[in-house]
Amino acid sequence: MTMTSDKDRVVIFDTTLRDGEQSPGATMTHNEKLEIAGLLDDMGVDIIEAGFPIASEGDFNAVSEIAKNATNSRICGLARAKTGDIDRCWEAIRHAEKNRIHTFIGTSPLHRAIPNLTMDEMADVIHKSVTHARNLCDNVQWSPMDATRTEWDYLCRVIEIAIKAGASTINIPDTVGYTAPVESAELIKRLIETVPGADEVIFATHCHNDLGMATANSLAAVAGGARQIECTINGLGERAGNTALEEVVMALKVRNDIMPWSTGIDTRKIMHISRRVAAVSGFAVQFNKAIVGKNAFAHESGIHQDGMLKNAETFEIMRPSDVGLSGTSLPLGKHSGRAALRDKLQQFGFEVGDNQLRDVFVRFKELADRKKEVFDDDIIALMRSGEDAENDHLQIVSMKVVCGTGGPAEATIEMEIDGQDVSATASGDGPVDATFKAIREIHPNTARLQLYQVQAVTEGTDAQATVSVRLEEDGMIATGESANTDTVVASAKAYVNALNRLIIRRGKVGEGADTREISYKDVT
Ligand SMILES: CC(=O)SCCNC(=O)CCNC(=O)[C@H](O)C(C)(C)COP(=O)(O)OP(=O)(O)OC[C@H]1O[C@@H](n2cnc3c(N)ncnc32)[C@H](O)[C@@H]1OP(=O)(O)O
Ligand SMILES: CC(C)C(=O)C(=O)O
Ligand SMILES: [Mg+2]
Repeated sequence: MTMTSDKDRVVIFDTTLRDGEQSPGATMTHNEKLEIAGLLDDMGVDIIEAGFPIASEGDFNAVSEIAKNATNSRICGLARAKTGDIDRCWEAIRHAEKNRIHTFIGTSPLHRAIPNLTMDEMADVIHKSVTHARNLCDNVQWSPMDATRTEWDYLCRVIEIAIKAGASTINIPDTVGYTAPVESAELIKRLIETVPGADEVIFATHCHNDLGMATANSLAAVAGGARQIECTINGLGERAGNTALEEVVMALKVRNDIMPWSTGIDTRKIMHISRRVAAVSGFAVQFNKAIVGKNAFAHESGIHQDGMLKNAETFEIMRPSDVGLSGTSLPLGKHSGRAALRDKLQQFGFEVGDNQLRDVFVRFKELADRKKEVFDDDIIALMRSGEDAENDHLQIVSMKVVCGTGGPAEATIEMEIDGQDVSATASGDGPVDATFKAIREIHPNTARLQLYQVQAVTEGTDAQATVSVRLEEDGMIATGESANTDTVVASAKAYVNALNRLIIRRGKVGEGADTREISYKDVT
């Protein structure tokens, strides 16, 4: 068992409901905020920044209710360096068992210019606002907004004032995502070494992702001595977002050998909350997002899939179950190999020998070349459409169909009938009608089309269509089915499959065989 002391523990401060919600378009409803707060509380987040109570009646109500319902987490509200903001914030969070007022002001030259305050005047505002907050709440966090672009001497001076006024957490925001990891670590280290009273408080890091360095900067800050990371689920937040909670938490877990600090997060809850935040904020997670992206535990290429099937550690540094996923995904695509295909077929109950695997693999690659992603249903359709093809009396060799607004559709079909090539051209009312007519010219028959049904097996415009055709002739019924990314090709093959079944049926009737319905799928 490893013992963790306070200095090894990193406090996770989640601001999905405050900074995350500041993303344009990410506004959440009252109930959605309560739901997300409940999930954050349940997953072990130490502090939830639930909102900015002065901002609106809705924000105030949400923060108040979250404060009343919290069971484990400390509930924090944001306030400007204004008495009215701080009072309103306290009003909202006071009912929480554990609460915090977070007050801030922009300290860099650019931000001092906005309220047009001199350094001394701002120092006074900081002293008064933190003192006021501390008089209301015994847990106060102070942030010098745009700290990473604030003059060093002034930064030290205002932090000292905030500590003396009673702030117990000093947050160092990289408000515009400007800093780099070496600076981030150095800044925190030097502040702790320099500012009087710094060893009595916790230093926090609050990074934005404008240059894609938020996670690296946060972890560097921890290496420099910070013990609170401010972050959001999925990295939601202003502009390019905030540090992603799931990234820092998993980085500390996976690389604990070089970053020996722990968090209280139950990482198995990560996937669920990520999906809920994506759903309620309307901000979909990018496929290749670390930890929670759709592809974070997916492997398509053959060499990777083969490796994964032999030993998951070959291409995965964490287990999917660590973040709440049921398993790795090995989607099949044009880069996949035989090992993954065989594994997938076995999952569906198809036991194939080496020869059959070779044959299926060729057809699979043809399909994968035409499709972005080959889904499970595509594989099943592929297996079914390949069954018994070799013994068929009628086989399509090639086909060309012309259709559009300029006139009737025209189909030219070339078929092999018992080893002989025959072709025909026919026009019709649409591409499928023309195709079926051309096939009937090549193989005249009186079969009546009882059913023609098209179904998209998978999603997208490149989806495979499964076409089912049912023919009736002299009381005999035969069905055919085929899947293809080209609906007209699938239609032609399904029609020909049904005709082949009728031919078999005719032969069997001639031999006095049974007259039950025979379908393509029955003939194996
Ligand atoms: C980096 C960050 O994430 S900071 C947090 C940003 N989040 C938000 O702004 C979301 C919530 N904000 C709001 O709903 C509104 O901006 C409110 C209610 C806070 C204020 O609304 P308004 O009174 O209409 O002011 P407005 O938004 O136009 O401008 C901000 C005002 O706050 C002042 N201000 C900004 N930060 C601070 C601060 N930390 N302390 C004191 N005053 C501040 C500005 O100087 C400006 O003052 P002015 O009106 O006297 O010029
Ligand atoms: C309010 C502060 C902490 C902030 O969000 C920032 O500076 O980015
Ligand atoms: Mg921020």
